[in-house]
Amino acid sequence: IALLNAFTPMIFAQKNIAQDERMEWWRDARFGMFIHWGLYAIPAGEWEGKEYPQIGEWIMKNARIPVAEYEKLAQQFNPVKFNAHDFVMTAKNAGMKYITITSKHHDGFAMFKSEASKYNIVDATPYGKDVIKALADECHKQELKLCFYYSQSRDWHEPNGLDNDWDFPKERDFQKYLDEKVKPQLTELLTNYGLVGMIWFDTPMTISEEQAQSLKNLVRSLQPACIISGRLGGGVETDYKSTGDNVIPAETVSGDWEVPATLNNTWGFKKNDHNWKSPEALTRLLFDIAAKGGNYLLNVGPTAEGVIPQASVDILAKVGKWMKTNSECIYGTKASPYKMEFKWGNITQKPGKLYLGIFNWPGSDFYLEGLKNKVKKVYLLSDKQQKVLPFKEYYNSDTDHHRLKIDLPEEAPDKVVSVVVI
Ligand SMILES: C[C@@H]1O[C@@H](Oc2ccc([N+](=O)[O-])cc2)[C@@H](O)[C@H](O)[C@@H]1O
Repeated sequence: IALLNAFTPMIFAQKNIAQDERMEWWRDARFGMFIHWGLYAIPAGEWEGKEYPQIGEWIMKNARIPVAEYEKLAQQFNPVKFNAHDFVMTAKNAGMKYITITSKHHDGFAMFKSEASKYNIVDATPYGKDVIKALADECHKQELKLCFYYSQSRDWHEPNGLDNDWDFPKERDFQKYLDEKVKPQLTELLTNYGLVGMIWFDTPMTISEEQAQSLKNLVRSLQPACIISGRLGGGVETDYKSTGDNVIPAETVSGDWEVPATLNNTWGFKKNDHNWKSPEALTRLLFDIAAKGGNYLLNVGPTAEGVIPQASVDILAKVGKWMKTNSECIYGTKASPYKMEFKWGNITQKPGKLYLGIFNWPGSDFYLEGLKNKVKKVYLLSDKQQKVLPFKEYYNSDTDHHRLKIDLPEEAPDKVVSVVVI
């Protein structure tokens, strides 16, 4: 026992060291691109002339399309306009540092070359090329981390996969599906495309702890530095937590977590969904999520031709314009020391610096309560000359209360998020 206790801290410490190393790029990144792309981009929300209001990538289930019918989409899938450079530049220009693409979603179709299942983009489509390979090469060239979304439980194409109850009887040999499709495909993804930043498992459903642990062990054994995201299931601990879709926590959440979010109301492309969020709202969400300690994984849904909808590109470019000036208050920052947001905005921090992200510019005297640290300088992040903003510190010894007063310029330096650095 004494011996064990002697070692436990080191083992735990060992795990931690490895964990911090594994998470370093991800914690610094704060902002990533999610890509939901697959056969579902062809029906684009409609089937046999009927429009389905739900998220586009679920059309096979929502329209209860038999496998025999849905498979035919592969014979039509020919994204000739696909250009990995455009995808990566759209992410990079937005200030995103990692890309997470659907290597296989719930419909079971693999967007990469797979020996484990002929139901893949190389063997089953007229296009015949491995888009994941093209993206991997471009990401490595552009130093963006490439990550793979993989639906480990739901697979509507496989009789032993879960959740297709319109083609297949209830009885499933789920372990057989894991052994014959999931594990071989994860091995292909973690062997054939160079360094993989992260595996984004999704919708665990009824996977057991043992089965989930076996998938975690497989990823760890093939690429120890590869991060495993929140929805593995089986109660098995992963490297960070995923909030529900588009769910923004009300206040700071400790630990590593990420918000997966849509630009409109679907992940997979839908031709009639033009309900786009504004770049202003998205920029404020990016800052607010960072101020609460989280990452933001913002989605695009390319068309069947292989193009990211222009509206998405334009919105992300505007977020990128703000990031070009202000990314210092996002990358590598920690959550606000105040644990709650303010009516005017929120705060991110780095050692010795606070970044006040002001959404509602007060345009005159601005007060920050409770900051005990002695203030050395206050300036606007957008001001490259870092001209000092007048400030005054007050201390009430009776209440041991600190108050900082900053004389802000009348005009907001930025109409989206103006950042004041203390
Ligand atoms: C990113 C999305 O993830 C899942 O949908 C979910 C899964 C879990 C929750 N959840 O835990 O709240 C919400 C939506 C998928 O079903 C969906 O198609 C998309 O890929």
